[in-house]
Amino acid sequence: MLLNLYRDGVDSMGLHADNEPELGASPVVATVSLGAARPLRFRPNPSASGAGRTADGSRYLDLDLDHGSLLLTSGLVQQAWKHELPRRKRVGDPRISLTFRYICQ
Ligand SMILES: O=C(O)CCC(=O)C(=O)O
Ligand SMILES: [Fe+2]
Repeated sequence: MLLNLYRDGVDSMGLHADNEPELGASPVVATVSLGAARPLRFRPNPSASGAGRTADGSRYLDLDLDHGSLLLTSGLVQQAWKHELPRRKRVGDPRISLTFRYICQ
């Protein structure tokens, strides 16, 4: 389990995929959000040959992660998409995310 603390809306996380080898070919990641609501932004992974695509052709998809929410990603999500937590300068409250990753070994 990894814990991330965002002290306020200035703290952010850059674009990445949770695709470390120990997570296997289809990583399973569960994210519990506590505190300030922040969007998690998914962008299609250009190296995944169009596998990730938004329904309306926009360049990204925001999922609002509210206090107490659970987000589960599995299957091809980490191959087809990258994700980031953008800055939200107007957010003054902290947020904590707990991410649980299934380790295949
Ligand atoms: O804070 C979040 O919801 C995202 C965290 C994340 O992407 C990660 O820890 O890999
Ligand atoms: Fe991540």
